[in-house]
Amino acid sequence: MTDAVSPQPVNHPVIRHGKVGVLLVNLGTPDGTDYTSMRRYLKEFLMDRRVIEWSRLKWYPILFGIVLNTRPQKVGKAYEAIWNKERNESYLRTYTRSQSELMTESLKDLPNVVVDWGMRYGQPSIASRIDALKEAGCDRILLFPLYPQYAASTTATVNDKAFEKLMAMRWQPAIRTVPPYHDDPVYIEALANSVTRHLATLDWEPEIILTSFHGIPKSYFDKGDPYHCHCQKTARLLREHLGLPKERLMITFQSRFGPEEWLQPYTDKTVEKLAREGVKRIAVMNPGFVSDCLETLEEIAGEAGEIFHEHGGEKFTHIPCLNDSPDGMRVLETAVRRELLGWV
Ligand SMILES: C=CC1=C(C)c2cc3[nH]c(cc4nc(cc5[nH]c(cc1n2)c(C)c5CCC(=O)O)C(CCC(=O)O)=C4C)c(C)c3C=C
Ligand SMILES: [Fe+2]
Ligand SMILES: [Fe+2]
Repeated sequence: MTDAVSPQPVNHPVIRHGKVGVLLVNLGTPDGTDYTSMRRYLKEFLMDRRVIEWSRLKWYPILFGIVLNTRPQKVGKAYEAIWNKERNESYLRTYTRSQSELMTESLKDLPNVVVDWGMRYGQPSIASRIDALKEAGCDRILLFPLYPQYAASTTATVNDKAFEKLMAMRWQPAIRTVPPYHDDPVYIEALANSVTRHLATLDWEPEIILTSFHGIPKSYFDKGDPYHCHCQKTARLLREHLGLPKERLMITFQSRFGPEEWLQPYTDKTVEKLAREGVKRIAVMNPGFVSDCLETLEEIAGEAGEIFHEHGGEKFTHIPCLNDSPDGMRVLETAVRRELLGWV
């Protein structure tokens, strides 16, 4: 900085400024399905205090003694089954990159905006993308944790990681974070369209649609996490939009981890119960996942389908996530344009 009385210092570094960054951040993904890549990814993920809130004294012996010795092989096999072989990466990474590229196109009318993408765990890291945006001249960054429903273990940890990076920066960019959009009419409409379009491709009609959200331990809910309420509201608004009675659109929670009680009803147990009770045709969707990933492709489209058939169910279909579809992109773009107001 300089003015009339203090002349320009010699060799003052050139720092580009005046641009606005938009950083899309999803959960993360391993670089490969091999033991080392899986272990590195799971270690970073499961050491996060926002994910596992147990005391480190209790958790680390279990994590380093058992989980990181057994889970990488098991989960690596599951990733192999859903790996995007063409790009040699997981679909979560493929879709997140595509969302960033499509967002860049659709924000062309805002020439000062630079769009980028990163992952909370693994690569590309949030820190590396903040550096890249700063390098590109962004002194303001809109941080977009890609979760419609807020949870401390997802949204908050993305924000934490970005601010941790800022702690080490001399000239910090100004930061805004995108709030949850679980009840945004554009999101609800996109979900409803995805149901209608998918069901139109079938020659049968489901008796019940399950909206399956990723679970969290019940203790997190008891401590005040709004996640459960956000999921309930999304499911209710979707049901109302589709004009379905309560018994035809149910909410369940999947992906339990560890021995604690998680949010109920559980997806796998519900799918089994419905089949046992004589329900023959169901559709399952994952409104809480912006992109298809291990948890939707393997656990729902794969495992939940098997459970349903094993217990007497006849027709099972998985409704894909919004991914990088035009409707999905409209949801993300609406949130970005709303939160950029006053900056562009
Ligand atoms: C206590 C552990 C976990 C909590 C709490 C949790 C919350 C949570 N997770 C997502 C979204 C995703 N999770 C994914 C994978 C995954 N999740 C956990 C554990 C917890 N998640 C683990 C250990 C794993 C890895 C796989 C495994 O070992 O089982 C993924 C998929 C990533 C991919 O690459 O495909 C997503 C997405 C949400 C939304 C959430 C809370 C609301
Ligand atoms: Fe998870
Ligand atoms: Fe609730």
